[in-house]
Amino acid sequence: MELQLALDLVNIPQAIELLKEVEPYIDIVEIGTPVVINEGLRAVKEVKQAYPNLKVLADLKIMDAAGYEVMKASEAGADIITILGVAEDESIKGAVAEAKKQNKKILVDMISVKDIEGRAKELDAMGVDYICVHTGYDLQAVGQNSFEDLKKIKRVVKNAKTAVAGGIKLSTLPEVIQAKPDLVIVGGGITGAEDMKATAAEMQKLIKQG
Ligand SMILES: O=C([C@H](O)CO)[C@H](O)[C@H](O)COP(=O)(O)O
Repeated sequence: MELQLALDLVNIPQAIELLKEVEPYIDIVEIGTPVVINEGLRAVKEVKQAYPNLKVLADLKIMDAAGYEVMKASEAGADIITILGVAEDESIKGAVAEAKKQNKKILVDMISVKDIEGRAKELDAMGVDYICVHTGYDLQAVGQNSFEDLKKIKRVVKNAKTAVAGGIKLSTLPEVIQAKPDLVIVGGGITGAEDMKATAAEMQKLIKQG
């Protein structure tokens, strides 16, 4: 099980500074969609240059022109690139093909997918690397989470790694770990903590214990 830190509400210098504190405790750093919107793929490039040994995920949430966008994120130094599960199969296949060419990985974000199990089976058969259940900020605000959806994909996904994201905190991490995802994604649960370093360290400890 791995820990991914999502950076959503920072600029590039803030991201690089913040990582000085928590880099030892995480496996992957996510350059979040808001950061990509504000700073472009330059954010991926500069974070990768600053932390060459850390895996970098570019949260592009691709919906179309998938092969091209995967190529550009790969050129910027991303190791993992996200596409939406609601995208057309052609887009998913295009993303997977380009990622294989570039020796990168594709994570599918299941945000807004209605038939979680059915779509997860289809995506698994298309050769994606990760399938991630995700409650975005707007549904977190009305009290939702993805813990039940995680159990659903764990039942049907045979090849891809499973991941979970959306409002996970230190207090809810044990429940997430029980479902045994391959990847746990945490943003505000670390960046909003009073002591980021101690929180990331504790999360890493719990995750390593499994
Ligand atoms: O993907 C995300 C969201 O849609 C904003 O871009 C977040 O990175 C993801 O939800 C993880 O962040 P937290 O919910 O703060 O843990």
